[in-house]
Amino acid sequence: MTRQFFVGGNFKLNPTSREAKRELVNILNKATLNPQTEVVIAPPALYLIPVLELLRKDIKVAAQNSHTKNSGAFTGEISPVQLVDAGIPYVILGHSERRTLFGETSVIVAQKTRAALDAGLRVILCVGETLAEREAGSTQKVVEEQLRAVVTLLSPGDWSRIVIAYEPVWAIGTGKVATAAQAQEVHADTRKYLTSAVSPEVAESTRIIYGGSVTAANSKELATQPDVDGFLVGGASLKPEFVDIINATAV
Ligand SMILES: O=C[C@H](O)COP(=O)(O)O
Repeated sequence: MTRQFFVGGNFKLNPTSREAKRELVNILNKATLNPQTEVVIAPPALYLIPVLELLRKDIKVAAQNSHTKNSGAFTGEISPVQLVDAGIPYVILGHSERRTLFGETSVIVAQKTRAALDAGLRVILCVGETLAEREAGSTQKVVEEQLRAVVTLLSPGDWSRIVIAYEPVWAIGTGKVATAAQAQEVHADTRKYLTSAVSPEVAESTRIIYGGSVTAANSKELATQPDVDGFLVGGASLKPEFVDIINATAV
């Protein structure tokens, strides 16, 4: 089975003006992109709808977070059904910044994932270890614990709407990218985990993408790894080089 290459751009809390947002969209609108690659960008919530309206239709839009509930007294939250109603097909959940800065546990991430799928969204589910956890030899244990919470709330059929993003925390925004071998090892082990925890079919078909200091310069080598099915790009998604990352698999 061939898994479609997937490149996500996570703008995080950037940019800070409507004009700058329009420029980022224009770069993508003008670019020649590999049509074999699925491309999704995740602007801040306030820009989701304008980006959806301005952006070429072969690029999809993702929210960076959504709540466990669809409506009610939850000040400041965005609900999965609201995203679907606005025409947003994807949401990023479990990003390490949400886990560490906003106290989201694996259980909360799993509940958000369940709610997002129930509303009809697709989920980019982020997992990854800290430097201390890697140095302690616990990388796979940590990644599996983060995934296990989700596995228990999903049925096999749900996995066609999940993309797993392996993002080692030590590589996010640090310029310290995982080597191609390091990424491949975790991706392969994660696929092995999915084989036993869910099914061989789900393990084979689920895309596992890498995130953490991906640039145009390092993306080509990472993309050659058999279990690296794409990227979730932070900083470089705000620069013209994002186009080269999208085209990393082009020959
Ligand atoms: O979601 C994206 C990741 O946090 C990677 O961010 P970065 O490319 O700036 O390291």
